[in-house]
Amino acid sequence: MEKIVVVTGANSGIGLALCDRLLSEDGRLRLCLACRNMKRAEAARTALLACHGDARVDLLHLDVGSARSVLSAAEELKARYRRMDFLYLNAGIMPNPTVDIRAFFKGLFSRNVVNMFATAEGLLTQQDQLNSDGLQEVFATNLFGHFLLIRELEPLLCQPGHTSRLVWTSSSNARRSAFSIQDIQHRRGKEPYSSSKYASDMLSMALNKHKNQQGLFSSVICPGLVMTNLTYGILPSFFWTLIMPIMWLVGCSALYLFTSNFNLKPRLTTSPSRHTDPDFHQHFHAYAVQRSRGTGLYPAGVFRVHTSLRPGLRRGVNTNSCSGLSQHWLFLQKPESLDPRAKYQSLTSGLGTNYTEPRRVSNVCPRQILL
Ligand SMILES: NC(=O)C1=CN([C@@H]2O[C@H](COP(=O)(O)OP(=O)(O)OC[C@H]3O[C@@H](n4cnc5c(N)ncnc54)[C@H](OP(=O)(O)O)[C@@H]3O)[C@@H](O)[C@H]2O)C=CC1
Ligand SMILES: CC(C)=CCC[C@@H](C)[C@H]1CC[C@H]2C3=C(CC[C@]12C)[C@@]1(C)CCC(=O)C[C@@H]1CC3
Repeated sequence: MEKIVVVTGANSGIGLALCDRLLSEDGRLRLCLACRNMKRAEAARTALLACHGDARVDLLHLDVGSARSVLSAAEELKARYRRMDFLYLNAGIMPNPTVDIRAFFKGLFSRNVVNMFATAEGLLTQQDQLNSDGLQEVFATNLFGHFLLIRELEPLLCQPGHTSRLVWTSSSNARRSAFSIQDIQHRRGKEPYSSSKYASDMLSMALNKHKNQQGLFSSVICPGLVMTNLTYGILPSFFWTLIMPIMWLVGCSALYLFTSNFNLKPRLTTSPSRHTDPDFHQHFHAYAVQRSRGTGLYPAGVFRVHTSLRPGLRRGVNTNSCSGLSQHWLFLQKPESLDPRAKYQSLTSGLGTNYTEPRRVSNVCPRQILL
């Protein structure tokens, strides 16, 4: 039976890489790219079809940050499909990020340095704003829109005798201390991204508690640090190139021997693309660097330097880290074998091999959320 898979935020970065990986895995897949910008979605579809000629790739307009758009996208999905096997809740934003340079240098010489690089704790703040629904944009996009979509799609996701899967793209930046039940949308704080990702971890657990018996299973993944439009929004690409040696040094530090949560997978594009369409360049060069060979997905002139850093051991050059996406790993697992309270992390071994490992979600979840 063909699997029906929907990916939100599929037109670039991790979402697009996931689509490519899934199509390589299963030729009979029916894939739906749910994106807010149809021009970019169309370009992503064209790029995917250039690699997977006979694939079935549908497009759907979905702005997860708008309740109205979510409701109409859900109606459209119910009209198109009779069930849904996988729903990847991947779209996400980190608006106006600021790196605290002082905290960075302070952290660099502290015992917390590895944790700082792995989780960005204390380093990163964002400036949020209200969206047209009157909600905080970060929570609306990273959490509420996806939750509304799940609720609206229950007729497709909770079918008798059939299991369906939800996979949230969370983050190592998710932190309980950034979340407050008194300020659910993080209106008053400066870390809405961290807070929204923690809330999605909690929501996934709550969904497991309430929906597993109806055949709906939810998992959370953490992709590590991946060079995409989101990370290029934090620092420009030349800056990333500059700080790579620091990251490498941190990785090599002895501290790593005593910690197990440090995982950086920097993927860099070092030379400017000669591609003439700026939109194409913006949305494809981050993805193109993840492809191992010059396939149709490469914009002409894009240079790939793709390094996997496994600190403490050696610098492994891995040309296709996409194969290590934990979203893809989850696609291959039986839902009954998964831990409903785990966060599945993409990791890279000292020899450069990608693998996925479950970790307990940070701290015990607040009872209020799970009830
Ligand atoms: N890169 C990293 O190191 C990490 C990323 N993540 C998470 O991975 C996910 C993917 O991000 P990444 O690939 O890095 O970054 P990208 O910016 O490349 O991808 C984000 C995707 O989400 C889409 N999107 C944003 N807002 C909306 C919206 N309102 N409605 C529909 N789609 C939307 C974007 O579309 P558009 O092109 O229109 O903006 C884009 O396709 C995010 O949830 C992010 O938080 C987690 C940990 C680390
Ligand atoms: C010289 C200088 C100012 C260096 C700053 C390094 C930081 C920009 C990075 C160190 C750890 C990174 C990190 C992320 C962003 C960039 C860093 C803060 C993420 C928050 C990106 C999105 C995620 O979901 C998790 C990442 C954790 C690590």
